Amino acid sequence: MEVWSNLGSIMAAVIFIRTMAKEYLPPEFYGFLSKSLRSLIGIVSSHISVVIEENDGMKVSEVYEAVQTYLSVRSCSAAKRLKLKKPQHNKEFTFSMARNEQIAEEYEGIKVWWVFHSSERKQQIMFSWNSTSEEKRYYKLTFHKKHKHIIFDQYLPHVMAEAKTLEIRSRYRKIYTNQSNSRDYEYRNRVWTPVVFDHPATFGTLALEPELKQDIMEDLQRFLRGEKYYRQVGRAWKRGYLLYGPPGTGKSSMIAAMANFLDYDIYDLELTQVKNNTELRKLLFTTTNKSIIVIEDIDCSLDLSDRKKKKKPQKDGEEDEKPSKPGKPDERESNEDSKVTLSGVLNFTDGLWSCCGSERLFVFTTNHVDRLDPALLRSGRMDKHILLTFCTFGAFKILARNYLSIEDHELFPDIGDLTEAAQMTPADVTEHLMKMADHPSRALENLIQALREAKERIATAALKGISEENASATEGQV
Ligand SMILES: Nc1ncnc2c1ncn2[C@@H]1O[C@H](COP(=O)(O)OP(=O)(O)OP(=O)(O)O)[C@@H](O)[C@H]1O
Ligand SMILES: [Mg+2]
Repeated sequence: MEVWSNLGSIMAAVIFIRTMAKEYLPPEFYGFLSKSLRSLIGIVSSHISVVIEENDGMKVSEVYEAVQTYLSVRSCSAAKRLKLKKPQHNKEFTFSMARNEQIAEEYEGIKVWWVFHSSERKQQIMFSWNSTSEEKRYYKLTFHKKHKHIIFDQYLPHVMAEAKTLEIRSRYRKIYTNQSNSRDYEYRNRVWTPVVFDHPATFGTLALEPELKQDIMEDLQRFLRGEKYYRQVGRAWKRGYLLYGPPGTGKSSMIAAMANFLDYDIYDLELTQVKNNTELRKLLFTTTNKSIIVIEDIDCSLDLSDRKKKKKPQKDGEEDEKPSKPGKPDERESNEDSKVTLSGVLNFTDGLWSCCGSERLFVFTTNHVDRLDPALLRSGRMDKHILLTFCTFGAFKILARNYLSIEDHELFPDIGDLTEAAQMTPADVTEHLMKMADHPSRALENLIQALREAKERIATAALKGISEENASATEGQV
């Protein structure tokens, strides 16, 4: 035991000398001293160190994040200097080690040391006098050489497993967006910015025909259990859903319900903010497993005809041609710099890169399914097409239970007679129910009135349509 504590003191002394030297010595002397100390430790020590860096190429290393979570609990009792944080996506305070802080712990009688390092690196911006600084952060794990196998085969998997348990216990689910230029250092270099996802929609609150709801839930459950099956049949473990239907029929609510049901994070991809197909691929690559990748209003954010266009020959590395912009006018403007093409999105959902993670759902929504390219709709990309439509009587009963806390009422049959012909969206129905939530009878009367008016409007429009048709037919004959 004494040997360990001596070694711990030596390491602490070395860290202290290095910190002081960095503060007070000129950089060239510090570099030399640091190198010498490192090789000296290497010679006398029978220990090895493993470095776990924060950045793993394009994304934050999963191991780094796991180590951070794992040590956050231990640092609370073992470290002398701590950083206290309450991240947005966590339910509780978290602790992390301050710079150069060390924690020792024993695993199966083996002693290991963790040290947290961080250093700032200046980066010159091309063609500018300015420079940006980037922080390089890493954990260093030190242990005796003879325990190498136990550390790699047992201890590190134990760290990963424990971190996962801790994370599930402490975190809120997250929704990521690719829209923000975050000022928070933690997210500055990341392509996705997370915020807490706390949407209350569940399959219980969704107003859908019970059979459709059951079918979707079973499909999701099959997907959850499907890891072995997907591997066996040679498919990436992912599934695509297309939710289509008029505005206000519950497409976005269904995505929230799916995330709550599966306990997945959501990546809300704003396609108009993506510069080109390369960036799209990068975004895909940096999503985590167990997530839903959402593109809402896909027909508005992308030119869906580019596959049919004759392509210009391209030079190596050149992006696809710029699409013309359909969709809503405001989106056209923001899409000005975007060179994402349909083929980019097709590859995103079912190309070779789409299998770089697993347990992912792709969910696209649209109000106009007829505008989508068949290639986007085929199985393997959008495996399940779900039409969300006007409020049926079955769906109404769910809304009445949720909004008015009633299972039945004498006015229900009247509503049942009107729902189909009135073609009212669940969003409109909920508006009527919410206004009079304390008086269910009045809420239902108001709803019946609104349903009658909607039915009449539809009937009048239909009559107008027929008479216009007849008029043009007569004009044709003349
Ligand atoms: N099927 C439904 N079940 C329960 N609530 C619903 C349903 N459809 C709509 N709503 C309610 O109406 C509102 C709008 O629904 P939502 O945003 O999910 O519609 P949407 O289909 O995504 O519309 P859009 O096409 O305009 O994006 C929500 O606040 C939700 O509470
Ligand atoms: Mg929506």
